[in-house]
Formats: sequence, C-alpha cells, structure tokens
Amino acid sequence: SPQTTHTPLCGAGSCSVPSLQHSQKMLRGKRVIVTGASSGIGEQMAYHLARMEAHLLLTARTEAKLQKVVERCLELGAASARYISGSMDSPSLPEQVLREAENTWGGLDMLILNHIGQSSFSYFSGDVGHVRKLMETNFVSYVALATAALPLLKESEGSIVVVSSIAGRIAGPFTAPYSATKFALDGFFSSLRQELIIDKVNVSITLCILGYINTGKPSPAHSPKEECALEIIRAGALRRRELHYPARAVGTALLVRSIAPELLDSLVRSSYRLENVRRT
Ligand SMILES: NC(=O)C1=CN([C@@H]2O[C@H](COP(=O)(O)OP(=O)(O)OC[C@H]3O[C@@H](n4cnc5c(N)ncnc54)[C@H](OP(=O)(O)O)[C@@H]3O)[C@@H](O)[C@H]2O)C=CC1
Ligand SMILES: C[C@H](CCC(=O)NCC(=O)O)[C@H]1CC[C@H]2[C@@H]3C(=O)C[C@@H]4C[C@H](O)CC[C@]4(C)[C@H]3CC[C@]12C
Repeated sequence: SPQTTHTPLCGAGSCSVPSLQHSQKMLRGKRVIVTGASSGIGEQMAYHLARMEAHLLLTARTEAKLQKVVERCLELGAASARYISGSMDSPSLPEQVLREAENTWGGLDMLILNHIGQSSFSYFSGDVGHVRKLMETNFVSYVALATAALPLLKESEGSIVVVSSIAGRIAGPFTAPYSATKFALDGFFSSLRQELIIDKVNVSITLCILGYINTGKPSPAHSPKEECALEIIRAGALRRRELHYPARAVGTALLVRSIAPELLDSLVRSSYRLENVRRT
C-alpha cells in the first residue's frame, strides 16, 4: 500500500533500513508544521526537528512561549523557524496556518497534529459545553488542518501525523470528554487513510497511541517526553500506520483488551486510588 511501499521523504537512499540516523536524515530541509509546540511533547518534537535541520512552523496559544521555542530551534540548527499563535477552537486558524506555510515555503512535507485543549482527570461533571469545546479543539481542528494541508501534501507526497492516546483505544474512567475526542480521531483518520489508499494518493497517515508520558517532574515510572517525541517523528518519517509508545505497555493493554475486555476494564478500574479523584 502507499503507506509502506513509497517513501518520498527518503530521497535517494534505501529506506528499507529504518535506522534512527536514517529517519533523522530524511527530515533535513523538510517543511514541517507542529501544533501544540509551546510545551510538552510538541516542544520536544520541535527541538528534535530543529537538530535534523527541518523548516518549522509552530503553533499554540501562548506567544511568549512560542517565541522562546523558536529561538531555541534556531540555535539547535533549524533550517528556519516561525510561529503562529492562536487557539485551535477558532475556526479560521487552521486555514491561516496552512496559508502561512504555502506563502513562506510554497509547500509542506509533514503535518504533526499534537495540541490538546484543557481537560481535567475527574468524574464526568455533566458539562456538555466542555465536551463540545474539547471536540472543536482536539478533533474538529485536526480535521480542518488536515483538510487545508491535503493539497500541499499530495503535491509533496508528504505525511500527516496524529498524536493520540491509549485513551483513544481503551476508555478508562475520568477522561470521558478527552477519550471521546481521541476515539473520534481514530475513526476519522483511519477512514481517510483508506480513501487515500483507494485513490492511490501517496500521503501517509500515522496514528500515535501513547501511554502516560512524563511532561512534568522527572519520574522513573513514566516514559520520557524527549524519547516519545523522537519516536513520533521517526514513525511519521517512516510512514508507519501506527506508533505504540511505550511499545510494551500499550501493546499489552491492546492485546488484553482484544482477548478479555472485561478483565482489562476491571484491571484499569482497580489501578486508581479513587479517593484521590475529583467529583466536580
Ligand atoms: N502527556 C501524556 O501523558 C500523554 C499525552 N498524549 C497526547 O500527546 C499530545 C501532547 O500532549 P502533552 O505534551 O502532554 O500536552 P501539553 O499540555 O504539555 O501541551 C499541549 C499543547 O497544546 C497547546 N494548546 C492547549 N490548548 C490549546 C488550544 N486551545 N489551541 C491551540 N493549542 C493549544 C499548549 O500550548 P498553549 O497552552 O500555549 O496553547 C501546548 O503547546 C496530546 O495530543 C495528548 O493527547 C497522549 C497520551 C499521554
Ligand atoms: C489531564 C491531561 C490533560 C491536561 C491538559 O488539559 N493539558 C492542556 C492544558 O493544560 O492546557 C491528560 C492528557 C493525557 C492524558 C493521559 C493519557 O492520555 C494516557 C492515559 C489514558 C487513560 O485512559 C487515563 C490515564 C492517562 C495517563 C491519561 C491521564 C490524563 C492525561 C494526562
């Protein structure tokens, strides 16, 4: 399928050896948009891409943070780096971002969809307005960005990378609105991938299923955001269908769910200290 056989980001080299160094070289001089790049995993992806000498367009809401990330990217070796600030629940922002890419670069090679709106880890409060807003930010804006990017990505035979979560495959408690937005991403982008393959359009879609990543204080129990960021970029550059990170934890959870879903549900329920979870 075009997902695996054609690797236009590779240049002239042999892409059958998916070494880390090789996938890094593949990004040199490529034009990449990263959303949610002012902190966490998105910020780390920007730094890796800068070291790989890519051209970067970064987005998030907080201009002051984006300015600092752009400065650091230029120090690290980015071919160029710029940003657009704004909230992704604004319907005009996705097109504005893609216009900027077209006007400055005349094209696009990779779109990394990573941002998420604010949500809490708590019992569902009944706030339907919050669900609607989170759907706009975490799902509809991803669809709008991909839609606006597709003409450019078709031209470059580029890639879309969608950052999702284990919560988008296995619904645990206390993340109902967030989980719904991540399940929606899987439905939409997996269906779109099928259509692109049917139409022989060589744009890859990589869905990243992440477990708990340490984006705050260092903790040995959680996977590091720097490594996670590199794995996401690598999976996108290699045009993989899916990334499971950390591989063993995510793979085991998905396997147990497919064999014994009720057992998995009960293991997930019993893994929380319920007295620590908020009812809002
Ligand atoms: N951390 C984890 O354990 C896990 C994370 N993931 C996924 O990884 C991705 C990155 O998560 P993580 O790095 O932890 O998240 P962070 O909260 O660290 O970063 C979120 C980013 O999105 C931006 N953002 C927030 N609200 C908006 C908005 N309304 N419009 C535009 N941008 C916005 C933030 O910047 P600003 O506030 O400046 O707008 C920030 O740059 C997400 O898709 C998440 O679902 C999946 C599984 C586990
Ligand atoms: C609550 C986190 C979102 C924080 C937020 O709103 N950030 C944006 C901002 O501050 O503006 C959740 C983000 C990732 C979640 C975790 C995840 O996706 C993996 C697991 C899924 C499982 O179903 C529940 C536990 C998770 C570790 C989950 C926990 C909540 C997040 C950290």
